[in-house]
Amino acid sequence: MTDSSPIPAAQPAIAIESLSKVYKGGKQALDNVTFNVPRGQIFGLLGPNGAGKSTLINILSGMVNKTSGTARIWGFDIDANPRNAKNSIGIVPQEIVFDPFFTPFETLENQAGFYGVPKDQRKTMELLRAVHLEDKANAYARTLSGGMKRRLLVAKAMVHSPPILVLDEPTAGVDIQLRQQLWAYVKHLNNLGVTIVLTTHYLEEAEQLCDRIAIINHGRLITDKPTRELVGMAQEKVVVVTVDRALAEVPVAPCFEKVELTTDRTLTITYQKDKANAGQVLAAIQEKGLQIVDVSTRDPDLEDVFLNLTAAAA
Ligand SMILES: Nc1ncnc2c1ncn2[C@@H]1O[C@H](COP(=O)(O)OP(=O)(O)OP(=O)(O)O)[C@@H](O)[C@H]1O
Repeated sequence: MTDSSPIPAAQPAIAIESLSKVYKGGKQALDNVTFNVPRGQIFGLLGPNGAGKSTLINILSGMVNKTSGTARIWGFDIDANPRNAKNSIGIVPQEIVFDPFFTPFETLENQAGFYGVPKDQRKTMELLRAVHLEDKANAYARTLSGGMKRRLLVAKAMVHSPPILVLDEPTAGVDIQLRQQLWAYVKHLNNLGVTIVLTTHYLEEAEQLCDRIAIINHGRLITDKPTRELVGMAQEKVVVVTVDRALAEVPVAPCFEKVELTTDRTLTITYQKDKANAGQVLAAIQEKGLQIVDVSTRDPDLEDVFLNLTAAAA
């Protein structure tokens, strides 16, 4: 699979340049978007509802025509070489669509036939085992649970052994245990060399899974960085302080960015980590004659960065 690569290892798995999409009726869903998905990574494509993520994925899968710009998948231009581009990518769509009268086994066999995978090279049972659906191989698709259907979609996207797997909101509505199973399989594929692109609303998941994250908002790319660097951009830290008496009013100090009275004795204080530290915040409270009885801090996470960046670009 990944060995049949037509491109040198240093080249990106997906290269998107100046990609724009204006739908009939005038809605601009993508506006001059440029980024690369490095080979071998787990890449997160994030953005609020309506940001343009599905539009981008649908352009890659050939379901939506772009208005302008270029996209190359595994080195193949989607206009000049659409067949090879399509064969290089497996897409797990957001919507669950199956013929309810086919069994999981038949669903995968049909898909393999669609991609022209010779019978002796098919790995239907191996894929069903990998997504924990071996015992459902001959059940009708309509009898599968939502989580099982999602896992079947992942297997279906892998029948032609593409070097790139794209998952569009794969865990929406899937319970936590199944989500973990799904991610374990995705990580396994990534360890085998498959490049993964995923969109998700679960920022915690993206933070844990992705090597790199791009955020789009209103059709524009607002950031594209290694996950660690992105999380490091968060400037705000939070200290939650419980004091010894009920507070009638919210105390203020120059080092507090924001203060909330969460209960009558608990303050949630936000400060900028480049301008103050937790010691200064606590000292400012004590200077007001308050005794501190409990303290906890929270490190900024991807959600803080995401909210800041998307709010700034709104
Ligand atoms: N076929 C279409 N015709 C017209 N407008 C569309 C069409 N499909 C999507 N849009 C609009 O384009 C914008 C981007 O939609 P898109 O589905 O790509 O966003 P998204 O980031 O995937 O959102 P979500 O997370 O809700 O799926 C939205 O404003 C949407 O209403």
